[in-house]
Amino acid sequence: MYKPHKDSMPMPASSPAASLRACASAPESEPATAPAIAVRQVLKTFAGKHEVKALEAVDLTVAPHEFVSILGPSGCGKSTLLRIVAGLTPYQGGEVQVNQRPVKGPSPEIGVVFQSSNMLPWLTVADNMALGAKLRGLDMQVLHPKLEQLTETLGLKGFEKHHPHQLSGGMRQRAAIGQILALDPQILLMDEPFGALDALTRDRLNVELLRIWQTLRQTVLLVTHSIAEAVFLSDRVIVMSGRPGRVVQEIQIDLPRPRQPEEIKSDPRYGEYIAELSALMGVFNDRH
Ligand SMILES: Nc1ncnc2c1ncn2[C@@H]1O[C@H](COP(=O)(O)OP(=O)(O)OP(=O)(O)O)[C@@H](O)[C@H]1O
Repeated sequence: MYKPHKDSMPMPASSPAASLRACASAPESEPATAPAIAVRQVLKTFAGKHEVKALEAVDLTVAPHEFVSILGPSGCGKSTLLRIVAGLTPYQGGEVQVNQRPVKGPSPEIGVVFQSSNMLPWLTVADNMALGAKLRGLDMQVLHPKLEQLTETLGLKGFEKHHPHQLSGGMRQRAAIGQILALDPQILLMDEPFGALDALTRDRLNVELLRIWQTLRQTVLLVTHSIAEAVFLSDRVIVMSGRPGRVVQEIQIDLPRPRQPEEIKSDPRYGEYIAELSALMGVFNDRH
């Protein structure tokens, strides 16, 4: 059975919802362990001449080691929500906790990857990847082997001495992810990390991201526009309404792990999840 979020819109008539496992909203779906991320009734309005109500009573929890994606129409507040969880944007109402502590600003527990990499053009790939960790005063004896391992894992071996402009877009994003992983964050927040890349590169990087996550198992909250990406990567997909953004649906993705693209794409449930989410996104895009 499929349970909509408490504020959800009605399901489209064609929905194959019955085939999907339920994922109820809080408090029913409260994970047994304390959540790594808890967003409760968060409100966000951007003040100014043209005030924008971006988020309205957003509720969301992410369990430790869970991979959760957020889908929603353009402008519904996905990035704003991610920045609030990262402690980069203040909010007016509600509460945000990470590891059961209120978020009061950026924290070393949280790594954030944005759509365009933050690499400094005058530094090499190796120096860029080490930069954040060095600024944080991490011991080079520990950092060095970790960076070597990350360079290998991210397929950047042989490019350590290159500068960002000498890399492809996909390699730059991988290096940017390496920059964040070098800091060992427990929680990874990603805002369309592969959004600027072509579809093939994006698919390949998704497989790599999953491989890395299957080893490191951070808690991940990913903002994406790609339904296929969300289904392939996630344990759970959250759908937001148009602005002001609210969580309107949560779908548990019951596909086996580890996931390989060929196996997953031939699983009938994969197609059902895609159809379900496409129908939902159609509803909210139409009403946006
Ligand atoms: N700094 C800001 N000042 C004023 N308004 C803002 C600011 N940042 C975002 N907004 C507005 O808040 C709303 C939500 O923006 P946000 O970028 O979070 O949406 P989004 O869902 O991530 O969009 P997209 O999918 O297009 O990236 C938008 O209407 C946007 O114009």
